[in-house]
Amino acid sequence: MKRSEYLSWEEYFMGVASLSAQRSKDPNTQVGACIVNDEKRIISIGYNGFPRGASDDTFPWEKEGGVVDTKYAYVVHAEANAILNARTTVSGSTVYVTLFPCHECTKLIIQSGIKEIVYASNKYKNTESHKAALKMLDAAGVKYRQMEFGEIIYVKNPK
Ligand SMILES: Nc1nc(=O)n([C@H]2C[C@H](O)[C@@H](COP(=O)(O)O)O2)cc1CO
Ligand SMILES: [Zn+2]
Repeated sequence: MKRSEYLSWEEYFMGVASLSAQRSKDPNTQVGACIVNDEKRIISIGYNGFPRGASDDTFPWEKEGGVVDTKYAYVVHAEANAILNARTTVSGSTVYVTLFPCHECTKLIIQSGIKEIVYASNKYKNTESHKAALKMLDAAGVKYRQMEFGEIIYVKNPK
């Protein structure tokens, strides 16, 4: 008889997003995204980080300060990285993301033809960015739904 504890497709895709998030060097918020096509194939993954050439050791991970002194000026969001990392069209696909997309990523999601967002956390749901994101998603007819997902913590070298 087959194993009964195997991961569902959804748990698997969000699990891949969650593991990718753990590559992030952001000390405060780690985000992962996994883009899946209608054949249930993973076509891209990404996490939040600085662009190529911007060293994680010299560029700032600060949240506060002048524009050029905070991470916000530099960081590429997980969803943007996943869209840019794709080597085939993401049109018609679903993005699994550990945190609801911000309004900037929402624009990229809509314009790249992604049709559905499945998210785990929505910790910024009371922000203006979130309101703007919802407004655009509803206007574009992009679906979104939350998925119950207990965080998977990958432990390196468990004792
Ligand atoms: N959906 C998202 N994808 C992301 O990749 N991010 C990134 C940008 C920053 O590196 C970090 C948010 O930092 P903080 O303001 O929570 O310290 O997460 C943020 C969001 C939020 O909407
Ligand atoms: Zn974003």
